This record gives sequence, C-alpha cells and structure tokens, in this order.
Amino acid sequence: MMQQYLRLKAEAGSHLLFYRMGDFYEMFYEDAERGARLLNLTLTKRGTSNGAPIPMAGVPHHSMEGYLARLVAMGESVAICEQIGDPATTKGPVERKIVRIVTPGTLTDDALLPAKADRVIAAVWAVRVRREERAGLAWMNLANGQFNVCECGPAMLDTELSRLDPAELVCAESARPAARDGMAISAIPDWHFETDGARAVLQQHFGIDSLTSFGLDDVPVATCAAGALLRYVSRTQAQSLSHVQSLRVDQPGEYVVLDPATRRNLELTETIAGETSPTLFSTLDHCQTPMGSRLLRRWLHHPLRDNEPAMARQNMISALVSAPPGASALDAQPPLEALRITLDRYPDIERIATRIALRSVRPRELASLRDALALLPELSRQLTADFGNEPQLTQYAQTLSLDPALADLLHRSIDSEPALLIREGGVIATGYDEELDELRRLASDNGEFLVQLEARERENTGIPTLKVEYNRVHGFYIEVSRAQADKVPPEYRRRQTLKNAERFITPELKAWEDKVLSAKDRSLTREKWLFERLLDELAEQARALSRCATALAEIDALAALACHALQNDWTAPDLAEPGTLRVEAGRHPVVEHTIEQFTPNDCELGPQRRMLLITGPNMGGKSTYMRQVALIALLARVGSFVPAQSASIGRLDRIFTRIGAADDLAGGRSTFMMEMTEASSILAASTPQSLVLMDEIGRGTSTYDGLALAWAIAYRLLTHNQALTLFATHYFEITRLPTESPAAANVHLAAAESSSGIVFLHEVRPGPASRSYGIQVAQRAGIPQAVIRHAARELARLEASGAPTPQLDLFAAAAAKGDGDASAGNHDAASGVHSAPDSLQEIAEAPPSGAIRLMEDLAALDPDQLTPRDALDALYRLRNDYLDLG
Ligand SMILES: Nc1ncnc2c1ncn2[C@@H]1O[C@H](COP(=O)(O)OP(=O)(O)OP(=O)(O)O)[C@@H](O)[C@H]1O
Repeated sequence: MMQQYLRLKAEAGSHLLFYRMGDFYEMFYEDAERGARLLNLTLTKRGTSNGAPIPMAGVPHHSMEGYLARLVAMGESVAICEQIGDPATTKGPVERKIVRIVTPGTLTDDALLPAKADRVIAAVWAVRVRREERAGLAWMNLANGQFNVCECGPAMLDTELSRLDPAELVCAESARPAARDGMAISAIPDWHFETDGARAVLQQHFGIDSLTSFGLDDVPVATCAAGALLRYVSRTQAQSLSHVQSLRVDQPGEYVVLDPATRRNLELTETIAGETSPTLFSTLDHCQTPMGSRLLRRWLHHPLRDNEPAMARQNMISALVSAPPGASALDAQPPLEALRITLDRYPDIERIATRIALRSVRPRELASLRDALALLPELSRQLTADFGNEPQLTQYAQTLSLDPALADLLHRSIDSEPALLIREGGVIATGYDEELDELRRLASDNGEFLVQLEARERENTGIPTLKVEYNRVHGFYIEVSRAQADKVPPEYRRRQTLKNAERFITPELKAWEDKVLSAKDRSLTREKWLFERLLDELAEQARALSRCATALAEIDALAALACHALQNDWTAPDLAEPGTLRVEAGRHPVVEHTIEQFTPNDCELGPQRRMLLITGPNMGGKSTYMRQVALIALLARVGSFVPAQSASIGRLDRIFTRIGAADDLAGGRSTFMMEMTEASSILAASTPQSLVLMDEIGRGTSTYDGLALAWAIAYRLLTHNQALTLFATHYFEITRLPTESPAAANVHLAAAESSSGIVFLHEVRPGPASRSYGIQVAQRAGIPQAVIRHAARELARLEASGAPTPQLDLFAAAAAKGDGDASAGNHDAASGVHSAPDSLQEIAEAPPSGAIRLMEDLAALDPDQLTPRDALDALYRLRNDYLDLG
C-alpha cells in the first residue's frame, strides 16, 4: 500500500495528498505533519519505514469539505485520491486514483466559494519582445468560465494584479514573484509557457486551427500565459472545461487604471484595516442575488474610460429610478421594488450553469434552477411592461427567454423535493422513466406481501405470535418465541437464535427478499444512469443558461445601484469632456452613512483650474473631501448615480492616490520611501486626464526637505503632467503656488474656535487656511493638559522668536492681524474671490520662498574655501537676512 501511496504522492507533487482509506482521507509523512499542524489534527503513526514510524493524520470523509475550505483559505492545495477499484474483488491494495486537485484559484464547489466574491486564478509570464520587456497575464474565473488575457509593461503588472485580485497566481519556476497576502503562488515548469505548446493547448481546447479570431496575435506573451494556465487548470479538474468557451483580450484603454494603493485608499471592497465593511461595495450592495453582488464588485474595480458604455448603464439606472408606478407592478409596489422582489427569488444560476458543465451539479441545485426558470417569464414581463421606454432594459427580456424545453425537462425529470445526493436515490421524478417507476414499485411493494405472508404462516403453523420482520444485518426473517419453536415446519431454516426467540427464513421469503433488494439496487443504478443522461442534455443548454445568468446579474447590479440612488437622493452625473471634474454639493458615499450630518462640498477642476491646494486643521475633513471627489468620479465612470446635487465628470484614464502613511516593512521600505515611490509613479504616469490625490506629501521627512519636495512635486504635476490634482498639505508655503501658476487654486476646510475649543465646520471654502490648530486638536484627542500648556508656551516662544519655520511665519502673520476667524486667509489669485491680506501677499511675492532661498545660499557656500573670518561673516549675513530679531 505504501508503494501505491508514494507513487500517488509523487504525482501530487507539492500538494497535500488526501489518500482515501475506508471512511477517512489519510495523510502520511510530511503531509501528515503539515496537515495536522494546519488543521489541528491528532498526529498518529502507521507502520514503519526504514525502522522509523510513519506519521499519519486523517479527516473523516463526510466532513472533508470543511477541512478543504480551511486549507484552501490558508493558500494550500490538496490532491484528492479516491478508491476506484472494488475491495471485494481486489487482491492487495485497492486501485486508487487522484480524481481532482483543489487549489485556491480553481474552486467550483459552492461550499468552498465565497458567495459575493469571485475567486480568480491568474498566470503571469514575462519576456523581452523586440528589446522591450513585456508581461503577459491570463486569468480565469472557473466558477463562471470567463477566461481573459492582457499584456502590459512590467511596471503595470502590480496594478493589473490588484485589479484582478487572484486567489492563486501561476508562474514559471524560474520567475517566482514575492508572496503577497491572500494570493497563493503555484510554480510550474517554464516549458509550459513555451509559445508553440501554449498555442497548441489553446487550439485544442477551443477546437480551432488559429487563435486569430480571439485577437491573440497582438498579445503573444499573454497567449503563452493563457496556454500554461489552461493546462494547469485542466489538470486540477476531473472534467473537461467545456464551459470555458472563449478567450477575451482586455484592451489597455478600456478601464480607468487604479493602482493597488488607490484601490486600498479608496476602500472599494476592503477597508484600510482589512475589513469588508464599511466599504463602497458594502454600502452599495443591495443586490438580491450572489451573482449580482459579484458583478457589482467587479464593476467597482473596473471603472470605464469611455463615456458610451458608462452612459448605457446610467440610462438604465435612470429608467429604473424613474419608472412611474404601472398597472403591472406587484401589489401596487413601485416598479423597481417589484423587480427586486422578483430578483430575490433567483438562486445562483451562474454557478449552477458552471456545475452543470463540470457535471458536479447537485440534485437540489437543479430543483432550484427548475423553480427559477419558471420565474423568468414574470421577470421578462416586468422589464417590458414597466421599463419599456428604455430599450436596453427590455433587451434583457430577450436574453432571459430560454428554450421552454429546458424548463419542461427539469420539471419532468427532477422530483419536487429531491434527495441531497444522487447516490441516495429519490432524485428523479416519478413518471419520468417507466423502468425506474417499475423498479421502485418492486422495491417498495413490501407492505402488502409481508402482511399476507405473516397471516398465512400463522395459520399454517398455528403460532399466533409469529412475526415477519426485517433488520439491516439479517434482512427479512420470521420470528417465533422459543417456546413455540418446535412447531415450525421443516422448510423453516434457522437464521439466528436469541435468548427468547428463534429467527427463521423460508425459501419463499428468501426469493422475495432477493427480488426486492435487487430491485432497490437496480433502481438506484437506473436513477444514476438517468441523472447522467439528464446532465448530457442540460450541458447543451449550459451556454444559454450562463448568458441568462449574466443578464440576471446585470439587472440585479443595476437595480441595486438604482435602489441606493433613490434612497439616498443621488443624481445622474453628466459624463463630460475629458479634463473636467465639477461636483456641486458632493458627499462621501460611505461616510455620509456613518455620521449624523454630513456637510456637502463642491469641487471644480478643469483645463483652467487643474489643482486645488487644500489646507485646514487636522481632523478638518481634508482626506474625506479628497476621497469623496475620487469616489464620485469613480462612481460616475462605473455608470452609477453619484452622491451630489449635480456633477460633471469627464473621461479619466487613471485615478492616483497618495494618501496616508504606511510602512512596507515586509518590502523593506520606510514610510517616507513608500511615499516617494508612490509619488514617483504618479509623476511618471499621470496625464491631463488623470485624477491625482496627494495627501500631505513630504511630511515623512524634515520640514525643509519635505516642503521642498512637496513644492517641486506639486509644481511638476501642475506644469508638466497637468493632471487634475487635489493636493492637501500642511506646508503653507505651498499655498502661494497659485500666484506662480493660475491653474492652481487654494481651498481650505473651515474651522472655528469657540470657548469650548475648536469646532470643525467641514466646509470647503476658497483660499488657504490661516491656522493649523494642531494644539487644539491634540487637546481634543486627550493629550494631558500639562503637555498641552507646555506646547502652547513653546508655540508662543517660537512665534515670538520668529523661528524660521515657513508655516509658522505664515500663521504668525495671519494671527498678528488679529485674524480670529478660522477660515479667513488670503484667497487665491485664480479664484479671485477675496484679496489677500498684506502680510501674506508679501510672503507670496517674495521670490522664491525664504526657506528655499536660505537653502540656496547655504548651498552656494563652500566651507573648505572659507577662512574662519569669512565663515563668521557668512553666518552673520545669513542670520541678518533670514531672521527678524528686531
Ligand atoms: N464633510 C463632512 N461633513 C461632516 N463630517 C465630516 C466631513 N468631512 C469629514 N468629516 C468628519 O471629520 C473627521 C476627520 O476627517 P478627515 O480625516 O478627512 O480630516 P483630515 O483633515 O484629513 O485630518 P488629518 O489632517 O488629521 O488627516 C472624519 O472622521 C469625519 O467624521
């Protein structure tokens, strides 16, 4: 047996091998140790190998699914080996075979899959093509059969992977990427990616001679990845992947690019702390079906660049939102509500269709499919009757009309309440197959015969207490009390002797028993055979079914967005010309639900006003404001309504965010290094059609370094990249940027000081802030009073001494003017709303800033060339020039 095990283990490779032995799946050797550790199982021993005991750990076969789910969640893969030979007729170990391999990215079983998220498997391959490094990506969603590829430069690989968020990444052994959270890495031999072999695998699967029709000629590197991926996935499944019927090339310009940091910062489907709620997705997910939820999640991660497809969704949402109550609506419900009530009754047809194709569908899933198909005409009727003025919605009605033969077949073939598993019987409906009905009748027709037999034998033997009974060990028997046992006729043969009774069998009873029991076996065999034939017939409809599932998912996701828009007073944005972003009274789609009263704010960016410099106290609402603008833009590009009074959002190619400080300790990068890495990719890639969010860039280093970098980065974004930028900063020196470039404008988050401390107004007003309120915010955060008083004294001292911190200078100037109003400051030249106070104006006009000039002067000095006297003179000069000690 161990030889057989070792052969199968060699086949399983690095996957854990679940080796079936009776009612258990056993693991041996290192697998046993690893499995026991991961699953908290008892580690035992079985036999010895070279004198050493062989470690063994096992899980009961009936609870295997739960253990598999846990292992897969930990990124493990498991090869499942079943007994396929018959123990009764086999000498030596029963024949066994690996029947499937469960890996994190190739799950199709409902019990192992998250209902509301996709689990994608991807493969990556990178090579040099005509002196240019290219990365090819292929990915597959096995649970719905979608198979896609794209190609990009290596720099974009991380961004693409964050878009797809694969559960498993297949790569070549020679190019294993660094591990990442939530993504298992599976290395396969390099030759699997070899061009000819990869193309052959694809051509064979799709049954075609050329891959040109899929548009693969332009993406040779991705084609290699696709071939390797298909080979890998096929090996894991017991069945052919007949539901993977096409391969789509994602075009580079299709979606608004969001890099990994941006997806994280905008908390699309996961909060920064790693929770699933509250996120944009958790807020919007009013979907009634799991397939709708999964599609909505995909949409949020794939905002559309072009107006046309986004507009198509928006039009449908508008129709759903505004349909007048019609005669057809259920129970006088508004049409949208009636539609959602109908949707609520659909099961996960998308995954059922896949499991039909993979022949792993369960009887009860077919019953729920049958019931769902009966609902389709009602849904089609609602779409045409209530939303008839929106042609795209009514088009769905056509996709939903499946061949009535399918519903009829399921209706006739599947029992109204089928058993859980086909091996239990009771799945095929009575009346579907004559032979099955006959066998079932034979198998169950025991009552009448036994009653008659018992009466007859009592009379023949004269034993009134004689009984005909059944148990699982001995089958049918006639029981007679001990005292009466000598009265039984000679044809009675003893089967069992008990303390007070004797049990007998007669030739007649035995013959009948054989007939009944064989009828039972034969009926089960017949039922299994019928089920297989049924799957053959259903498989022909799997494609139409998955198209129907896609339509249902789209209707559901649109209805969810419409429902949210209606309940929260969202509006349809205007999908405008590139380079425009205008929001009137916008709100943060998630935060507006988590606080009592959200203050709406405007935002205006366009060709003449490309950058907003956002200042204001800590806790004033800067980050919320910036994120809200980005989320409104993203929602508009998804095709959704937006939380604003009105909005006009142009075509965007990318959204970038540099928000918050996060160390990448694993990657060995400090906070400041991370900040600069992100900033450098923004400077490298943003265009006039990009939206850039920069939050407090430069704060991770010393004040002057930070200020100088922040200034230079802002300047570059404004003049070179010309991206639409929201730039929040505590460096008030930067607020004079508008005087140098009219395309920049200052805004600030207003706050006021009251007797009880600072009050945040959360209102975005024109012009820069006048104070930072750091000490007041610290006080609110509970810093001890003694520390607060000390800090206040220090601040007063610094201000009085005119210490050369540029922002202190600025505040001091404003404060000296007796500026008690938190929001009053100079308003930028570009906005032209207010004139600037003199002192600020002076600072703004001093070319260039004092800080930078000081640095320049210092840099101009060469200490090695100075005499002690020259050095002293230089020191006095600098002191006089830059410090006002008067
Ligand atoms: N428009 C708004 N209306 C109401 N409350 C708001 C608004 N914007 C922000 N807030 C509240 O203010 C809090 C602080 O907001 P936010 O984190 O955006 O401030 P910040 O200026 O970025 O602070 P810091 O500079 O310290 O990072 C939020 O938790 C939120 O509850």
